[in-house]
Amino acid sequence: MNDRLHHGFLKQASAADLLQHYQAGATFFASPRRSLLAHGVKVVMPPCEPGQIAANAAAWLKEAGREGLPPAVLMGVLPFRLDGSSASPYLYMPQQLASGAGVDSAVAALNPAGQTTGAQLSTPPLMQPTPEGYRDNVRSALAAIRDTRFAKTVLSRSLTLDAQIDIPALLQRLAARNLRGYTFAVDLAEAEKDGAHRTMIGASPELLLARYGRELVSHPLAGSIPRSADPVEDRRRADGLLQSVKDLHEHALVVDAVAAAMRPYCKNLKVPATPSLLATPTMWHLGTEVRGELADLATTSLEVALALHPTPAVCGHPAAPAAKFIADTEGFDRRYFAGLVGWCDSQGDGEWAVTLRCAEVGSGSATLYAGAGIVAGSEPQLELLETSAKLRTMLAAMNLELMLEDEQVKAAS
Ligand SMILES: C=C(O[C@H]1C=CC=C(C(=O)O)[C@@H]1O)C(=O)O
Repeated sequence: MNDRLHHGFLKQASAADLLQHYQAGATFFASPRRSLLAHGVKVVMPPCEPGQIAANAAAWLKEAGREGLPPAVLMGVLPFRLDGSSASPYLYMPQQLASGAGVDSAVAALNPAGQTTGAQLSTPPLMQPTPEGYRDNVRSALAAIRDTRFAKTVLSRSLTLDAQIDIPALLQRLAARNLRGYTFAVDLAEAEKDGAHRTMIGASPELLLARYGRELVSHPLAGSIPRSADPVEDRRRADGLLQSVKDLHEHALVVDAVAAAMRPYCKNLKVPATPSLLATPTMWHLGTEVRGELADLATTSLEVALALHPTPAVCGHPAAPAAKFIADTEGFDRRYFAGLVGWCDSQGDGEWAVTLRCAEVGSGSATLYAGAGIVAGSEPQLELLETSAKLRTMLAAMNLELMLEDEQVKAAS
């Protein structure tokens, strides 16, 4: 990293500067407010019980803050299931850290040279489950909802491609197309000692939790519809989403759970009565920005983020039976998908996004993920199409967006 960038928090660096300095093996995280680029691993937080993660991280950051050596910042990615997953919580302090401004329009101008992928796939992608298997899973979820086992669950799919991915180019394209999102790339080499080199990369639209001083913000999303290229149809879909009883119910379950989890940490909590529309290039979502005033400055962003995780936006409601249904039904390990990714500093400030619209990229292959919330009134085919539209965030950035145009992609049986 050049000297201009690597001395702690140089505010004059832009998000576009940092993206251009990103190389595979580094960690990058950007929000509309701030961007971070970390090189090298100083120390990895030792494994511990899930319930101890926040307290251990806080003690660790306090200690590092006392040493007074920048950067006392911890970065990382945590899996959907904090235990019982093949992926482990990964939090570390980097050797070098550059901080820049939030993502701005200069990022939109980034146009990395060359192919993002070897766009020709050497073998057909592997879908888990198959499209029919996914519709069957939705039908089983609807039966469980009728039996009142839970009110909502979230079912996802994965898509594994054999392709050589140029990770820095992919990251730039993701950031350029998703200016209002949370773009990230976390190198997993130190997280998993199996010798394979993997990166968790994506552009999430969903803020799990940010803390800046006493300001706490969460922006849960739930209730979605794919965008249309036709502006009239696109508007019709957005308006329909705002009126959809099924989607408003799906959304309310998430907002209520987020507000209930934030409330104990807050002096005041503002929860808008109705959701707003949030657009990504591929999707319309219902979103509600929940804002609180933190009661105790000793509470870190990671502690509150972990108190929220997993929200019903990625798991369901109530959480325990919904999570059991996912584990029994989905048919693959979500690993870091639907987990949390971000940073926390020694003041406790930080930003944690939900790990969505993402892929785990290895050498010569990538696994993409997408899910959809299932409530009474969900239709199996529409939920399948919703996951296809969500997969397009990554596929488009890889120049592979036509791949899902028909469901002829050879599926794993
Ligand atoms: C699980 C995903 O989306 C969640 C976040 C936003 C909207 C969602 C929905 O409308 O179903 C999902 O709850 C995903 O993008 O893979």
